[in-house]
Amino acid sequence: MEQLVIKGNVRLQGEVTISGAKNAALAVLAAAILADDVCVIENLPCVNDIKVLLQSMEQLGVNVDYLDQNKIKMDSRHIHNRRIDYDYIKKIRASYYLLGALLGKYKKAEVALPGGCNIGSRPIDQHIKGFEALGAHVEVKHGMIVATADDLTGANIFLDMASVGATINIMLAAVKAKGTTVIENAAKEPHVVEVANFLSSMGADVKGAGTDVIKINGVKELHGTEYMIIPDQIEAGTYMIAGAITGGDVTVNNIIPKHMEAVSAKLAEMGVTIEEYDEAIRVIANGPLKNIQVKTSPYPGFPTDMQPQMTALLSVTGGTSIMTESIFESRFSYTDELNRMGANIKVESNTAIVKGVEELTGAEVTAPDLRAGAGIIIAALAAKGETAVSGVEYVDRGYEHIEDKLKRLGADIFRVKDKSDKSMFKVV
Ligand SMILES: CC(=O)N[C@H]1[C@@H](OP(=O)(O)OP(=O)(O)OC[C@H]2O[C@@H](n3ccc(=O)[nH]c3=O)[C@H](O)[C@@H]2O)O[C@H](CO)[C@@H](O)[C@@H]1O
Ligand SMILES: C=C(OP(=O)(O)O)C(=O)O
Repeated sequence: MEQLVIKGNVRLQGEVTISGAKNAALAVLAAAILADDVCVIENLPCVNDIKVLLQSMEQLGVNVDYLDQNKIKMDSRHIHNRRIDYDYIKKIRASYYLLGALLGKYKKAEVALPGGCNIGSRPIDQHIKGFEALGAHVEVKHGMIVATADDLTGANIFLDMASVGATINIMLAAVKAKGTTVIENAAKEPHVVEVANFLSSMGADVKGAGTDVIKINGVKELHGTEYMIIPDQIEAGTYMIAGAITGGDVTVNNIIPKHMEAVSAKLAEMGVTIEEYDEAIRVIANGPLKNIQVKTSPYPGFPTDMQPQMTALLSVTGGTSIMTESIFESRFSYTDELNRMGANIKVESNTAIVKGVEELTGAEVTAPDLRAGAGIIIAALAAKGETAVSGVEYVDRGYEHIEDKLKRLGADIFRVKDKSDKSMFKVV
């Protein structure tokens, strides 16, 4: 078991380059199955979710050739298998995109029910509703989702909620269906737009992505393409908050500032200086910050995937702040860990009441999921003394070389390879 050991209370300063967006890349990789030729995909983040998805795609018969650690060539012309077992995908959520892609291309898919972060019940009824509307027969048996169709035909689908996963999955299943599909109450997240752009670059006819109505005219064939993944707005937001909590001066490079608006606006409201450039944001924090209220909501609202990181910052901000989670029902389990570090956070239903404390202190803590892990690391960067963070495997799902990037900003952080290395570590 690995741990990240962080000696906090160090001001972060400098520049950090943001990697490709994990959640966009996962969907794009699955979408590439639909091509009848080779696809080259660049700016893939070097994170475990991507490795796991690619390994499971190799089981299908996809040929994956790494051109470098962030660039692959994918050949999906010789897929011989339509089934993905649980062992391959129990750690990731995005495996559900293989359902839409295989169904869209072969009219048959068998994929184990997805894993992913344990942040509440995560049904996929809207995905299934969409596949059925297109004419598929879907059954869940022995932990597998089995979807089959004689033919897929375009349909009008109104989503009960603006689900990112369902919107993308229905796009994947519909892109080669006969006729026109209209998805209403579609999710508007940047990775939905990204998948639409990627599909269009393969010859698909998708309009309206980024609005709440997406229209897809089915096409017969999709060709290969070369594509560059957009930057990860959640990774960017994580480093922006790491800068803010340490009273630092951090420039986050290789980003799309528009995607950061909800995070930038909240930081500015707290009194952090935000300088926006074409492809970068500089975050400067000096002096005390103001307490605020935050509510997570679908894009362009404040992202649920930034909720733990922001709560960590609020935990050392004067006054009482309120964080309301409106997407997932149990995304506050990490607050117990922050409280072990001296925070004063009380959770009532979907709201965290965060009374800012003077300082946090290092402790042994465990990340219960990916973004919670990021929130705990942010708290540790500000805490006095050393914090040892377990559950690093969650963090590695979604952050490329996190300790190297933080080290370059001046953080005192290192990875302990196994328990015996703990002799190096002493809580002070
Ligand atoms: C791999 C990936 O991209 N994961 C992201 C994706 O997850 P994911 O695709 O799972 O999230 P959704 O947008 O689908 O979920 C939003 C809400 O809708 C509910 N729901 C969703 C589908 C469904 O069929 N039925 C249903 O009830 C969910 O339980 C949740 O309450 O979007 C979330 C919301 O931005 C992010 O936190 C995740 O990081
Ligand atoms: C919750 C996340 O991932 P997943 O949906 O794959 O669990 C995330 O990326 O923050």
